[in-house]
Amino acid sequence: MTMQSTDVDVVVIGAGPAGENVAGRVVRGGLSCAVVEDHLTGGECSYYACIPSKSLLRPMELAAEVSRVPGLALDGPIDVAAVLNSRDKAVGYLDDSGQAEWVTKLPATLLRGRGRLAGERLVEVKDKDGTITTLRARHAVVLATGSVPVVPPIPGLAEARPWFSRDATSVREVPARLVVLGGGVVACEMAQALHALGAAETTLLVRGGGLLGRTEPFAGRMLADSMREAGIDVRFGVKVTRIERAADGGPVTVHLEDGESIEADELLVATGRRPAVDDLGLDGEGPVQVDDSMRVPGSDWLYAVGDVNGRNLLTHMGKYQARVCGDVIAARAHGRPDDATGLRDLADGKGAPQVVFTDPQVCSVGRTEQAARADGFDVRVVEYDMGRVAGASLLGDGYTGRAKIVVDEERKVLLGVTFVGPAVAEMLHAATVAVTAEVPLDMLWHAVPSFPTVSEVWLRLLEEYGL
Ligand SMILES: Cc1cc2nc3c(=O)[nH]c(=O)nc-3n(C[C@H](O)[C@H](O)[C@H](O)COP(=O)(O)OP(=O)(O)OC[C@H]3O[C@@H](n4cnc5c(N)ncnc54)[C@H](O)[C@@H]3O)c2cc1C
Ligand SMILES: NC(=O)c1ccc[n+]([C@@H]2O[C@H](COP(=O)([O-])OP(=O)(O)OC[C@H]3O[C@@H](n4cnc5c(N)ncnc54)[C@H](O)[C@@H]3O)[C@@H](O)[C@H]2O)c1
Repeated sequence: MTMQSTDVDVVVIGAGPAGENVAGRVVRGGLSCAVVEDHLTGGECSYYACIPSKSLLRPMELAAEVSRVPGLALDGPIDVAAVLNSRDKAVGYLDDSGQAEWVTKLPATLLRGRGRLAGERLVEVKDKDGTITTLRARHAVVLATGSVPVVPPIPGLAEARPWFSRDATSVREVPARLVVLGGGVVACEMAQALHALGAAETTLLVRGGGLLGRTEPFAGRMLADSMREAGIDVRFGVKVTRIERAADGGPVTVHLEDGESIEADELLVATGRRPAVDDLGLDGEGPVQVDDSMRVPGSDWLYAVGDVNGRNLLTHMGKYQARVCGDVIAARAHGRPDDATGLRDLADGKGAPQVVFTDPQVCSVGRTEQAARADGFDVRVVEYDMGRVAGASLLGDGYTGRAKIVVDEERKVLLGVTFVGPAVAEMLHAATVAVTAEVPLDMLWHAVPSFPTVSEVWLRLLEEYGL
């Protein structure tokens, strides 16, 4: 085991979307940077999460759209092999050389191996041969190690060799019978994708009373209706007591508290994610707490961005935090003021924008009504049936969608917006601008949506509000 030691301005542990973006910003800020990655440069998002899941969902989405347009019909079922090939292409066949080259061309140093904190400003990197390199950071160490799936303590689960999200997004053979545990984003997206690709018997087991717990309740209800209509067995208030699978393979049996059991070919566990802090040299297992400059309180050198800080487990929010973090590290390193607006995370606390790529799509930004009331705002809400908008009716027969705004009555600005419906994802950014920039409603009134687009729902919402 040889030991080498290198000095560098900034060390980033983890080359997912968050870590890569910190590297990009600190180098742009005139600092040297080393990035440590022990698997694939590009992280979970590029190879196992956002990209493959959206690639698997796109055919289902388009098939649903086509079925709503009179005169159009799909010429046969979805070609599953072609979809899986296209997914493989989307993840670059798990070859990260392109992203690795992006890092090295910044220029930054890419070190392959497992990083851990070994002291103040010190990072030890152990490569696959056991060689240890010690990196000494002059200015900062940034943790960007992401998250890993939560494994619920259900008897027999580990022995039953369940699927987690990586298994679902990397699927090679779609199981005919699938049980999905969880009612969050991964469970809903992957249940719909795999059902459309051939998991004819798909059962979604949800312990609570609704789907997508952090969004407006009507969104989860509409999604559950759509899933059931497509033939997915959605069950609420379910407790799994035990799982069984023979050691030599065969079907998995999921036993429920009410005495029923369900047999399936695979069980997908999608019960949330926890920060990837195992063996990172930190005390504690929870998210790494940071201030709004992404720095760990009490330290002047340790930062954390992306899933590992638990703020919002979304790629775009991790990348945003990375931009703040990289820029603030550069400002501090050069002795420049570090309190400019761009050097603070002003977005996470307001409620991150999120698109759930199901059918219907669920798009939200800011606070839900419940969260806004809990935060003490004087709230008024308006809802609108998007099927009544001329642009929506032109998208296909029986367009079903719903929009909701949450208004801060004191300041007359939007606190939250939710759109649920087919093809609403691209409408979300207008809502993000309105919520983030706190555009007064009487100015929003002058943002005229084009006719005949679904965006006219903005006009209808404001009319319903009373403008
Ligand atoms: C199925 C699924 C679908 C998703 N879809 C979306 C979506 O559509 N849109 C969206 O915004 N978000 C989505 N997400 C969430 C998104 O994937 C994460 O928010 C995002 O990947 C977080 O980025 P990150 O850089 O913080 O961490 P990661 O992407 O997890 O990257 C962390 C990197 O650190 C490396 N690493 C960890 N520990 C060490 C160590 N000790 N030493 C060296 N390297 C280490 C890992 O190998 C990894 O490459 C999805 C998640 C899942 C599970
Ligand atoms: N399109 C997107 O933006 C997208 C897609 C996928 C994932 N993600 C991100 O990834 C993160 C992880 O997604 P996720 O779906 O795993 O987590 P989640 O937090 O969204 O949902 C977890 C679900 O599991 C349930 N659950 C938790 N423990 C359980 C237990 N012991 N038994 C039964 N059910 C249990 C919860 O009630 C909840 O329904 C999310 O925070 C999300 O932001 C985003």
